[in-house]
Amino acid sequence: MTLIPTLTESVSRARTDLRMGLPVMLGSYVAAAVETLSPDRLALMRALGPAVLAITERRAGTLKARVYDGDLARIEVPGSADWAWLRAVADPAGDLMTPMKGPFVSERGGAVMAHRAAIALAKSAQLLPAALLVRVDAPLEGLTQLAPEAALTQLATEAHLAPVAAARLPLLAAENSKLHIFRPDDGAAEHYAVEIGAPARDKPVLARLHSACFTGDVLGSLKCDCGPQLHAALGAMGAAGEGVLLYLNQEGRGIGLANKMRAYSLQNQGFDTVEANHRLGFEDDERDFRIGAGILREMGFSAARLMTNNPRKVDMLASHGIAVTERVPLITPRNRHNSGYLDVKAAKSGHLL
Ligand SMILES: Nc1nc2c(ncn2[C@@H]2O[C@H](COP(=O)(O)OP(=O)(O)OP(=O)(O)O)[C@@H](O)[C@H]2O)c(=O)[nH]1
Ligand SMILES: [Zn+2]
Repeated sequence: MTLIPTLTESVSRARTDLRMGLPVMLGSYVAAAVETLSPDRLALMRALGPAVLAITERRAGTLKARVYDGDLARIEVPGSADWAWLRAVADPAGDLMTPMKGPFVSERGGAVMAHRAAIALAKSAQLLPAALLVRVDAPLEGLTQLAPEAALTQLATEAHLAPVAAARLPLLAAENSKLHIFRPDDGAAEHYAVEIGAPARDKPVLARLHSACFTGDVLGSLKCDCGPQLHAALGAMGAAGEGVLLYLNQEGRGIGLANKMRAYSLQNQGFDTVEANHRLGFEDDERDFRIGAGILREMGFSAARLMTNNPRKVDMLASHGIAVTERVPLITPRNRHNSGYLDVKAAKSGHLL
């Protein structure tokens, strides 16, 4: 044991650095998230050498930029490009107003791991998935240092979630309830489990893996079905006298609330929920579905009757140590605001609605 940060701790630091607008060292590259990089720091980075903008294959598809690296594209930053140019490539907010930002010149061949790690870090910081990189001869002192391959491996590693606190919490849906808090060992967000009654550990538990939706759960948004699903699941568990509802802090299918609002803004321009994620540079669903299985295992469960309309959740639990003995549908009423969203989930995301 040493007081020097471990790889996990350095990755967590790097995530915080990028959120603050501070670059990090990825191998021999200085890397910064475009979303938080200030014009001053941009100027300092550009003084170090030629800059490259790394964007995802999804964002490149919208911009019609060539993709030679599979999941990402490395775009040369022209000498004349300023902060607004970088921002416009990274953020689709102005795509329809100013459609022609190119032509873009994509780099081909050469090292790409630092670029991939920078995008993965930006995603894990819930920023726009776009990073500026400049190659340097010697690492810059004082910046968080990471080896790109190791950072990528760490970001893909399943976190262990440890119980930190639990207390009785009488709910409208079930007076005999308890709230448990779980903290991951990778410095990312905590997740919660609502335990209703005292479900036996050796039988399939009635379970719901609910993904955070501030707009639906708290504000009663009509755009999605999250709020009604949350309350229907708690109600069903209350009626059954037992169950476990996991509240997973993976807002916006893992892209975070700010990016979800960017996606909503694109939906106001006419794109559907999946297209909006792609235009921002994200996959349809960026959630880590292993977290739910990890918490259920940690609580002592090995089988569930899972309340969901999403077959991917069933497959994921099954492949991470929780047998799903039954899928319990969780259908809530449609309204004129969420009907299109539910149709897209059924058509594009495989939801059984
Ligand atoms: N990115 C994005 N996230 C959304 C949008 N609408 C809702 N969400 C998020 O989607 C998550 C819920 O996922 P859903 O796809 O509705 O449902 P599911 O969890 O896959 O499946 P069920 O178990 O059947 O509910 C929550 O994290 C919401 O914040 C949207 O338009 N864009
Ligand atoms: Zn929602």
